[in-house]
Amino acid sequence: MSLTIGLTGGIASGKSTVSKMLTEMGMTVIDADIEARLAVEKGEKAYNDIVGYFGVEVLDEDGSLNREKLGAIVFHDEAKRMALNSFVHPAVRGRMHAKKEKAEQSGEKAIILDIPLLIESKLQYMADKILLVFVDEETQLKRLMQRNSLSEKEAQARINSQMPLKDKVEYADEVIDNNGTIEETEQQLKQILMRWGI
Ligand SMILES: CC(C)(COP(=O)(O)OP(=O)(O)OC[C@H]1O[C@@H](n2cnc3c(N)ncnc32)[C@H](O)[C@@H]1O)[C@@H](O)C(=O)NCCC(=O)NCCS
Ligand SMILES: Nc1ncnc2c1ncn2[C@@H]1O[C@H](COP(=O)(O)OP(=O)(O)OP(=O)(O)O)[C@@H](O)[C@H]1O
Repeated sequence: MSLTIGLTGGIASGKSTVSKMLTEMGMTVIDADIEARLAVEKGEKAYNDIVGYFGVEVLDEDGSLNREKLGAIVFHDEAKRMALNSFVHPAVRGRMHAKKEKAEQSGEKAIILDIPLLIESKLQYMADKILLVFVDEETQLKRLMQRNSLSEKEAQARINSQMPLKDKVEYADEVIDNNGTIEETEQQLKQILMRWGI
């Protein structure tokens, strides 16, 4: 039987950094952000729902979704973010379930579900173990501003749209402190996997 690990954290807390390590160890990672991008491709149901609700203003000239414009709206407006979530999340869950089943059938020892909003969306039932990638607020803000070239105000709005990381700790089976170096993070990851017998 496969062990399903729900990898979560907050925006720019280091989930992709950890999931890259897990991929390099040969594990299957199913990434909610990637599935969410596929779910809003032109012609998909979620795409049509988004255009119906937000209008053509959130599209580029070729008809594809302009993520920057949509982000600028939804990270400043909770009602609109909830509407977007209601269009996209069912499709993401469906896609992730299908991929997870396929990985289980092929006898994978561990399957990683990388889901930023795992706890906000109450998706704990999808995983056997929850692994939280934690950073303090100052580091999170600094890394997010740097990675996405965002102003402090924009970066803070994105952080505020999620449950504070410190409140997610109680839901986790294990926590990686990613305030330090990448090497320190990798060491913590290896120890956790060892404790889980992987
Ligand atoms: C708003 C959008 C267009 C912004 O796109 P952009 O390319 O700038 O960001 P990207 O998709 O790479 O997401 C980066 C991070 O933002 C955070 N984030 C994304 N969507 C949300 C949301 N609805 N609520 C809170 N945080 C979010 C996550 O931590 C995510 O890892 C896009 O994030 C989106 O369509 N979001 C809705 C779907 C969603 O919830 N995705 C998250 C995982 S299912
Ligand atoms: N231990 C670390 N030391 C220095 N920089 C780091 C460390 N961990 C991650 N980073 C950097 O911080 C940024 C955020 O990390 P990463 O992209 O892994 O986060 P994430 O949780 O996957 O973010 P998101 O869900 O928003 O895509 C990246 O630019 C990454 O290179």
